[in-house]
Amino acid sequence: MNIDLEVRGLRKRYGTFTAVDEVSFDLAEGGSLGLVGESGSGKTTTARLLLGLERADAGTVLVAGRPLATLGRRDRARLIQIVFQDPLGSLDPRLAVRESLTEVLRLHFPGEPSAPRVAELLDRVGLGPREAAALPRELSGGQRQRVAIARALAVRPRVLVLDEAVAALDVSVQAQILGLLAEIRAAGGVSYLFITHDLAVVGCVTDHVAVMRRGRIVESGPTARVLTAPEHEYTRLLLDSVPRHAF
Ligand SMILES: Nc1ncnc2c1ncn2[C@@H]1O[C@H](COP(=O)(O)OP(=O)(O)OP(=O)(O)O)[C@@H](O)[C@H]1O
Repeated sequence: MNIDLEVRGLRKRYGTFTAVDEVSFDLAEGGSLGLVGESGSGKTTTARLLLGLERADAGTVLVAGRPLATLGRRDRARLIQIVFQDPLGSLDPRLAVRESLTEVLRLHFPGEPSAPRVAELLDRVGLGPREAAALPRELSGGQRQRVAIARALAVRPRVLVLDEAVAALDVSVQAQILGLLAEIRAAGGVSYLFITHDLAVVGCVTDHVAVMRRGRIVESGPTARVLTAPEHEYTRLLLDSVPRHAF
């Protein structure tokens, strides 16, 4: 089995506080791994370390076998991309959706015509010409998240990190976006690291899960096993805090 993302012994301290402590996990090629835990458990810090937005104090990260620490910004971006909870923060407010996608494609694939790929990307995330011409603020939250996903996929990354990517959406829109992400993964070529506090989301869209508490992974395994027969007390507590029917 090939590994898209291999994380070993990742550590990050802020002063004397250890936000991420000896975190290790594998994300299989084309797989979907959930990283769950309550607020403050270190999930976002882990994502920021993976994306190179923060510097780790220790540990290694390999994407498709390549050590991220040795790669420049552009090469890194070609391998791993992130979608945040609020896409308004990551989309240029002055650029219409079509321009926003064109900009990424020109940067990463300068010699290739961008128009056909923009059309293909919009189609892939279920958006049409009306949305293509719109500014981010003219779109709904779900539509904006579709744009953020299209933008991340534009570079054909191996790994897509979704940091609470559906948390701000209402439940029906959440289900649509999760369905879209499942379709995209089924089409092949990309794996997901799903960062969420929501175990129902994990149950829907991941095949493995790692549970974080106070910067450490306390339990990991196949999602079905962890959700139905948790071994760690903290996982049981997390499960007890959501309605059973949620997954
Ligand atoms: N730049 C920073 N300086 C100091 N402490 C930080 C910094 N960034 C994060 N922390 C601390 O690290 C811990 C982990 O934060 P992190 O954002 O990774 O948690 P999280 O699990 O993603 O929580 P949430 O779901 O609320 O975002 C928190 O206690 C936080 O206060």
